[in-house]
Amino acid sequence: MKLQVKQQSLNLATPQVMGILNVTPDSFSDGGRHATLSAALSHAADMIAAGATLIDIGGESTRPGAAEVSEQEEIARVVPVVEALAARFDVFISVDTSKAGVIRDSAAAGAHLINDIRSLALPGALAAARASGLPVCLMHMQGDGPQNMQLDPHYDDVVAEVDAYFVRQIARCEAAGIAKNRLIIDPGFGFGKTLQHNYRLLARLSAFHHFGLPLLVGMSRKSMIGQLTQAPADQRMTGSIACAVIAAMQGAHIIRVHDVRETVEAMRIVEATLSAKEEKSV
Ligand SMILES: Nc1nc2[nH]c(SCC(=O)O)nc2c(=O)[nH]1
Repeated sequence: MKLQVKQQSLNLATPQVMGILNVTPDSFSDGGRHATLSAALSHAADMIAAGATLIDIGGESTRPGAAEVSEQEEIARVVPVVEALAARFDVFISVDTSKAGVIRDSAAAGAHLINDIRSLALPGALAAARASGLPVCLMHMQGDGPQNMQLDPHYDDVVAEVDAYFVRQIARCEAAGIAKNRLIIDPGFGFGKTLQHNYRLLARLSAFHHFGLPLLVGMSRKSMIGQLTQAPADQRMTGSIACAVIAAMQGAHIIRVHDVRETVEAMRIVEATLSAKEEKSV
């Protein structure tokens, strides 16, 4: 399975590590835009050197209850970083956004992937994604955003309901002229799920392979780890690596993480194990 966009190609036969690059003001020192841009580039360079083959740039915090960001502000945060990364690195540039204008301007600036936690639900996003020609990651979320998704998540069968969501969203994209082979799917760990829902999805992740689409997962440093280890967000690397290994052993193609070097090393172990599993008996 491959992802081919502009001059970039991603071989998904082995699990790829996507480095998280938050460009929200609270992510870096309050030294303003220049400090943020140079800090962002430095962090991206470190993640690429550590083996990340995708960088996911996010200009809007999606923590539960996070404040809204205007489209213009999000563009001002994200687009300069897309341009700078595209000019400097051979890396898949993903933009974590839901807004049509950010999709449009990021694509024009050199982005390779639209990563939308709202699955192109906002006004104009579907048309902007189609016009961009870029691959799109569709992510499941119960509720219509961080402000209410964790109020009282409830499912009769979380795997079946997430699967049905993908069926609907894939059909919606195809009807809008976005071919199925441009789509990536993601169960949205932590987005309108209880601890039990998150681990049910992780335990049965391979159920989503029937779509024949790349599977992206993001569990890094999330509360599904903290609730088990009682560790604060910046001390959840071990749990994050465990989640990445469990997902990759079930065939997840793209792992979205903060701790790139450690996750890349863990993926080497997964690759060796999965290929040994396929080889004729030795
Ligand atoms: N595709 C995708 N995009 C994401 N953006 C965030 S932001 C919240 C955080 O990193 O804690 N999570 C995800 C995820 O799980 N999947």
